[in-house]
Amino acid sequence: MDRKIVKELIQEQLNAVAGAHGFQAEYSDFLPNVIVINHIDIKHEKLQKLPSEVMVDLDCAAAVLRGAHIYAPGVLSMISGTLIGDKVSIYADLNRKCKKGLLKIFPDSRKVFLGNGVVKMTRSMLFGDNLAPKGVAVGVTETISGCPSIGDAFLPSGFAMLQNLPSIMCVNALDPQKNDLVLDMCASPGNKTIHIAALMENQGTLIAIDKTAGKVAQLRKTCQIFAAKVRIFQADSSKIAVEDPGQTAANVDQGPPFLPETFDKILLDAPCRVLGKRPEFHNRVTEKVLKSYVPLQRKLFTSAVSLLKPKGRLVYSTCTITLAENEGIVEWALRTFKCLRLVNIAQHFGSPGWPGTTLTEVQRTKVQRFGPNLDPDT
Ligand SMILES: C[S@@+](CC[C@H](N)C(=O)[O-])C[C@H]1O[C@@H](n2cnc3c(N)ncnc32)[C@H](O)[C@@H]1O
Repeated sequence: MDRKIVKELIQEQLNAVAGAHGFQAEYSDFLPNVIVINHIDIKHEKLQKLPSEVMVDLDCAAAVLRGAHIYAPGVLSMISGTLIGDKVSIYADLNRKCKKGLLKIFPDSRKVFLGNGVVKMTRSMLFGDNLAPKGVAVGVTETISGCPSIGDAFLPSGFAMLQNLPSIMCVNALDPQKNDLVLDMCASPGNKTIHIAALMENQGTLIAIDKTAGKVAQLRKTCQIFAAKVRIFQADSSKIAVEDPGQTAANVDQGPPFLPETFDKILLDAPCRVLGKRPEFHNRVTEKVLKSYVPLQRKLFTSAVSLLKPKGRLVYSTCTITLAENEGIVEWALRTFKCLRLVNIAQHFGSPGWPGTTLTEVQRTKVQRFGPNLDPDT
């Protein structure tokens, strides 16, 4: 499908969900295959707070900030007499103190204003006895995050994919070429795999691996939808390199184990705790769980280094914000594998790496960090 048609279809969808604001689909000046949907820079104080309110629970609140409407189970309170079509302000119950079914303004100074919306269900539909209400209770029209409501069905299937800028940058940094032999070590659901296949113009050899059967099935589905030429295997990528020097390996096309120095390009989009990718009001992650990712990331990295050809390119990425899983891994890798060299990527949209490891200031400018952009000391 032509890029212009894809853009027009996206714009139609945006017009349908835009609410009070017009969102625009635009071509990117810097990224040739990308159509950009900019969020609207709504300053918190500029959104008008309305006299009527609904309180929502924290999961619902996080979804609202990602562009969702408010579904009935997430509503905690609605002022008595509110009618369908009334405009209301939406607040998150940060302290978890709002009683379900409250019928007046919730007097809590820590409730968080999320935006405004239009009521679609009344109190009696939401809080009546023995009800298990479903469906949209409040249609969200504007939020402090400025995100439109876009879901899986938003894009023409098989022709475009929702991706955030950091994900796009990972694959651009990998720079896969038509005739490369490329490995995507932690590939499911396959968003970056598809992007790699597109840049390779479905030529060369692209191997994509994930650890569990369910994830591999998801990966296969994505690749089928996009008709991407990818060899998919279920394996633990920390164990896919041939270790015994006497051991042989089958042809790469047959899957792991692979001989050392096999691949031109390797993407290690590592499993991580996913902190900072989405708005969250609460997180119950323990320190123990948080620390458990680094050993796995190191094992995967070790495998990647072994499989990379001399002068090959390895991109390491996560979708989390901790120092240990990002700059910490890069620092460890440079210390451990003397064959590695940190290189500059032509396109820089991220901010430099945080201080706090032994990475030098120059090295920190070679890695890219995407939001929160401030270094932790400021
Ligand atoms: C961050 S996600 C990958 C997202 C994917 N690259 C994309 O862009 O769609 C990490 C993936 O690593 C997989 N994974 C975790 N441990 C693994 C291992 N030891 N070997 C291979 N895959 C693993 C998980 O199942 C998960 O699908």
